[in-house]
Amino acid sequence: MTKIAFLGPEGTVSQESAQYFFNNESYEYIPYSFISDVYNATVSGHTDVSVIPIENTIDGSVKLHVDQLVLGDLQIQAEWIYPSIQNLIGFKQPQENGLAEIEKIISIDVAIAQCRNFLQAHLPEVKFEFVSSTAEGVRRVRELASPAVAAIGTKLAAKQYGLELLASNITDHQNNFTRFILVGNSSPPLKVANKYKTTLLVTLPEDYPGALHQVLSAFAWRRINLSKIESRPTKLKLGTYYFYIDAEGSLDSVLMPAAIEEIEALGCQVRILGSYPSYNYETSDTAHMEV
Ligand SMILES: O=C(O)C(=O)C[C@]1(C(=O)O)C=C[C@@H](O)C=C1
Repeated sequence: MTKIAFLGPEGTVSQESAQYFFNNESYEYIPYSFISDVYNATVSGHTDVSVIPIENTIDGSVKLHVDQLVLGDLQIQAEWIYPSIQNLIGFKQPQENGLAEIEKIISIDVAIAQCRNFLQAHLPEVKFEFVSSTAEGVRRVRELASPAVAAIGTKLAAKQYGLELLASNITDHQNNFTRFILVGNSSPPLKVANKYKTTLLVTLPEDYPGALHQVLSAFAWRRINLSKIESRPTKLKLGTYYFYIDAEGSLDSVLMPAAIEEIEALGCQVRILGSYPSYNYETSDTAHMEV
């Protein structure tokens, strides 16, 4: 049995997305309250792998989670892209008032940010309470047992906590996707993917004009596509950065190790954060989200 740590409680987008791709009796899902706990569950051996949301279409990279990956030792074992479809969830409202009774929304900051236009249009005066996940907001609303509070979360969570969907699919952008990664010391058995990626952390030598240009050339002339490049501070000295690079292709290919060797020969430090399958969501397939 493979134990998978995810941001809980039951019904988060993390869980919904992981179960969509890894729906198998041999996986046991274990909830944790914070992403740092999700990560550390695998570091300490309580779980085999952990699910980490790493990037969102609207907000970009989740910097804290990227840093967690860089500071720790766990390797990326897989990634997947999944739509974050948020809903307004709570107790049944009086028909005549619409949503006017709602005074407070409880959710994670990321989900509230994804529904800003809806909230401005329908609940301009509402107050916010921030919690550690969408499902935690839904759980809190259930606990408070008041029609004056509502949560933003998944249909899975509404079902889990026996609450009403007051408004469905309230996300501002229809192409609101989150990229998740599975991290661990080893890979559980995974499906074959259409695409493989390798994530590298490259630190340039100091005072080397054109170093980044040469790093990029090592990929370019081998026709290795880079799907992401981002600089993050090393946190060791002001003005020093490493580059977080997602390259398309596996470390098992001939070209990838050759590109890495070339980059190292330039005097760069290269750390491999993982070489893994990349799964994509079929956009037509939302049936599993219906309740
Ligand atoms: O709160 C959740 O449901 C999560 O799985 C976390 C998380 C995130 O932090 O990025 C994941 C995707 C959603 O878009 C919103 C929140």
